[in-house]
Amino acid sequence: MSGNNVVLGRGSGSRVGAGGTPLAQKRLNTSKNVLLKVVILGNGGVGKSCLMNRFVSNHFDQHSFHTIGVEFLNKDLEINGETYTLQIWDTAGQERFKSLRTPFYRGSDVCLITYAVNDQKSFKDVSMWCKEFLTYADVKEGSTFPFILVGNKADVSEEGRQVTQEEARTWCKENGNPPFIETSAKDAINVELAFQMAVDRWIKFEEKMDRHYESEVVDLRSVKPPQRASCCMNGQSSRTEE
Ligand SMILES: Nc1nc2c(ncn2[C@@H]2O[C@H](COP(=O)(O)OP(=O)(O)OP(=O)(O)O)[C@@H](O)[C@H]2O)c(=O)[nH]1
Repeated sequence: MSGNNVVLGRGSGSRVGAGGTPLAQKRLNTSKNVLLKVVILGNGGVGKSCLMNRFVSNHFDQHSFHTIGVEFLNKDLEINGETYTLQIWDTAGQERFKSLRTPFYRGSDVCLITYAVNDQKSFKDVSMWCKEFLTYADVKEGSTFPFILVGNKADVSEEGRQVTQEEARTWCKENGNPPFIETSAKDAINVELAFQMAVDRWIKFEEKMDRHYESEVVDLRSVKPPQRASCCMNGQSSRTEE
């Protein structure tokens, strides 16, 4: 698309929260909002820019241009009384723009991997996108990172469809069970729901991480201090008592 938020080479990807950042640290200073960096990946032409624009401004562009580098837009989403500010990063899917998009993966909180249901190749490349993301995003918990699988262009006729829901679900089962949803940016089907699922996935991921960290916390009060070591000075043994 020809958006107005083209960001190239400013390195802003690392300014916003890192994946797995504790919830308290994710809150914006001025409000109670939680800021989440959401990245949309997938082959060129699957409809990433259209998904972002449908979600942010409820607009669909039939003649959307290829994205160059990355673009981002913000949108607030309220879930269970909590407001989340989604900073949505739309990346260029075409191979020739790879070096322009990968620097922006760092600090992502959630990743939407997209394909078009009428484009078998875009579905085949889904695993490649996950791999590329994990390589460049430098996330700590790669195997549990919150991905969502999105099959866009669900409005196409049955004859035009090249990827079944069954195939997509099988892929999910074999790849860490990310949530899966089919959308249509064109007909405004399930677009908001896809972003809600992304936030929900992030919340569950955070809770899991918090439990993990809590179980690793050592109660220092219950640990007996070690005996101080003896040392030998000038040939005399000197021991400091506790
Ligand atoms: N039928 C249908 N067409 C769509 C849908 N979403 C996007 N398109 C069309 O698909 C084409 C590509 O859409 P984009 O949003 O530019 O695709 P992209 O994934 O951002 O492409 P890159 O920027 O090259 O990575 C455009 O002609 C859109 O009008 C959809 O839900 N249904």
